[in-house]
Amino acid sequence: MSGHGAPVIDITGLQEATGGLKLAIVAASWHTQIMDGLVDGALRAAAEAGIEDPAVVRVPGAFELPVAAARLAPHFDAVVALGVVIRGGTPHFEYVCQAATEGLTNVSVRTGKPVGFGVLTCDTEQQGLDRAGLEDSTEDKGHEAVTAALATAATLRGLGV
Ligand SMILES: Nc1c(NC[C@H](O)[C@H](O)[C@H](O)CO)[nH]c(=O)[nH]c1=O
Ligand SMILES: CC(=O)[C@@H](O)COP(=O)(O)O
Repeated sequence: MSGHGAPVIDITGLQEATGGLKLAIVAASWHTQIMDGLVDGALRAAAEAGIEDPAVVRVPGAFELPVAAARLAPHFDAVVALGVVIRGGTPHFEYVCQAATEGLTNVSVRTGKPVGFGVLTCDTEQQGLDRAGLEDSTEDKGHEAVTAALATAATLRGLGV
């Protein structure tokens, strides 16, 4: 227990705390190689947490992540959104990233369900490859997003709220 009496989930003991949680992964489809790494990392984190069969829902792009997350959140304990947005030659990048970020935040706050943010917002493809949990990657943002969402869901469940 933490100092203030609330149960705090130590993510090193995640599997025990997250047993029985229902997880949905929503994944966009732009930038296939990077997306494959994000999805693999997410599924690896789910398995490590004892989540046997997470739902995986594919959507076209990052802009479509919030609507899918909104429809799934009521039926799951946690949702994770995965996407890769890479800057092009127009301001479109800014609008897609803002829409996805604000939309997913809105889903989480409105439904009370954790939404793991696994959306990469990159200036270059290499930045995405570096964060995709691939063999030469330095970070695994898909794994990170699932771990954060499940830890939050487990904490909320432990609080009985
Ligand atoms: N440029 C990227 C997009 N653009 C597409 C939008 O997400 C959306 O699907 C379209 O505007 C139709 O509604 N999406 C990504 O996920 N990544 C990009 O780099
Ligand atoms: C983030 C995007 O939508 C981007 O890939 C689109 O590229 P552009 O700004 O050159 O149309």
